[in-house]
Order: sequence, then structure tokens, then C-alpha cells
Amino acid sequence: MPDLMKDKVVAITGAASGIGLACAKALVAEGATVMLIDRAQDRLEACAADLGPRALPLVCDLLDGAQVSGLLPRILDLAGRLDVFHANAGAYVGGPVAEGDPDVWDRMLNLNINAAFRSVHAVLPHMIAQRSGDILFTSSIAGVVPVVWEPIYTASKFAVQAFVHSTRRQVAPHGVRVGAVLPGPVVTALLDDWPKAKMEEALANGSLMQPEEVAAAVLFMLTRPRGVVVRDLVLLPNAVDL
Ligand SMILES: NC(=O)c1ccc[n+]([C@@H]2O[C@H](COP(=O)([O-])OP(=O)(O)OC[C@H]3O[C@@H](n4cnc5c(N)ncnc54)[C@H](O)[C@@H]3O)[C@@H](O)[C@H]2O)c1
Ligand SMILES: OC[C@@H](O)[C@@H](O)[C@@H](O)CO
Repeated sequence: MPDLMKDKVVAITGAASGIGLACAKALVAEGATVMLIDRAQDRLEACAADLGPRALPLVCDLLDGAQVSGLLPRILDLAGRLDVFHANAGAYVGGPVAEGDPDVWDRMLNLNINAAFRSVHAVLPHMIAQRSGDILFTSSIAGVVPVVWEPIYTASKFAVQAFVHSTRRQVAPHGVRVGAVLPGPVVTALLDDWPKAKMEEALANGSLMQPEEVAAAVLFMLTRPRGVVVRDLVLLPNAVDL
């Protein structure tokens, strides 16, 4: 069995779909025990069953602050330790600001920013105490390029980038690494919001990646020597002009 992640315990949010699920598969295949965290209980349990005994489902609504605060004890109960926390869950809203619905923005901003930061807050003391660990975000190309067709989503991922860079510097002296993978468009349910014509054009001209490409990048990031951090890894379909 490949064993690049043998004996490591990894927790991934948004693991019942898309990029989170692909990362879970890649890490289980490399010997990790993976806590699959998601609110979609049925999908989550089906995914965990599919991945085998080293994939453990943990149902959590990340928009519920109390559930997020309780994540660490639940992870430790199930897996005994925590080496990697992958704050991956996120949502997408695109379109013109003038025509947007601020209540819809609020739900996305709460998930992409507040829930992600709260989840890191819940697990960081454990990593600092053990003087080792990895915090990894799924950010986006929209975290470093102001994407004109998705200003609110772009703002959410710029916030993620600011958090990654500043928190990384706080916790590096404690042996904890913080980094982000920043993909361009990936074929997942997240892009259901894209106009049909845009999706068809992207599929036809090769400007969409598969989630497995992101999982391979995540595995690369997590398997660098402990003294090296990949702070930002931007990953684009080469046909994307961003
Ligand atoms: N798909 C892309 O093009 C793309 C590109 C760059 C970055 N990203 C980022 O990748 C991450 C994952 O997105 P994806 O494309 O795999 O999307 P996805 O929709 O396939 O998966 C998102 C998962 O998050 C879960 N989730 C949503 N709200 C939740 C909540 N309140 N509590 C718990 N779980 C919740 C969903 O149930 C789902 O399983 C997001 O942060 C997204 O911004 C996606
Ligand atoms: O729209 C371009 C990208 O921002 C988007 O497809 C993707 O990065 C979503 O995170």
C-alpha cells in the first residue's frame, strides 16, 4: 500500500462532494485516516462507506458555531489525534453586485469566511500544544485575482488569503504550517450556479479541471519536509485566462 500519509489523521470539511471528497480519497489511498466532515449526512455516510474503514463520517453544520466549537473533541474521540485540518467547505455566488441578493451573499460569506476561521480556531490550540500540524485551506484563484464576474466570492477568498498569510506567521514558531491551495475552475457541484452557456463553453475548450488535480496538489503540499511550507499553490487549467 502507498503510505505517504501513513498514521496521519486528517479532517476535511465539505468532504461529501467535489474537491473535499477527491482529497479524502487521495489521502486514504496514501494511508491516512480521514475524518469526513459535512452537513449532508446521507451523502457523507455513503462516501465514507465507499472509502473504507479509514474514512470516518462526522456530521456537522459549519454554520452552527456550537457544532464547530465541538469539532475537536469529536475528532479526538473518533481518531485519537489530529495532524491535518483542511478547511475546504465553501459556496459560490457570482454575478453583478447591483443585481445580487445580500442575504444570499451573507450565507456564502458566513461559510467561506466565518465558519472556516471558527473551525481553525477550534483545532489550532491542539496543534500548537502538540507542536506540529497542518492547516490547509481550499482558497481559489479568486483569492489572488479580482475576478470581475464574481466580486463577492472574490472578496471571500481574499479574506481567506489574508487569514492564511497572517495566521501562518503566528503559528509557524509552534511547528504548525498554514497554507492554501488556490484552484481555478473545477468540475464540481459548486459551479451549478454558472450560466449554462458558460459551463458548456468551459467544458468544450478545456478550461475546467477535475477535482483529482486539486487532490494531487494537496498531497504534494502535505508531504513536503516539515521545515518547508507551500503557503499558496495556484492551480489553473492552462486554457483559463485569469
Ligand atoms: N469548484 C471550483 O471551481 C472551485 C475552484 C476553486 C476553489 N473552490 C473551493 O473549493 C471548496 C470546495 O468546493 P467544491 O467545488 O468541492 O464544492 P461542492 O459543492 O462540490 O462541495 C462543497 C461541500 O461543502 C458542503 N457544505 C456546504 N455547506 C456546509 C455547511 N454549512 N456545513 C458543512 N458542510 C457544508 C456541501 O454539503 C458539499 O459537500 C470551496 O471552498 C470552493 O470555494 C472550488
Ligand atoms: O470563476 C473563476 C474562478 O474563481 C472560479 O471558477 C473558481 O475559482 C471558484 O472558486
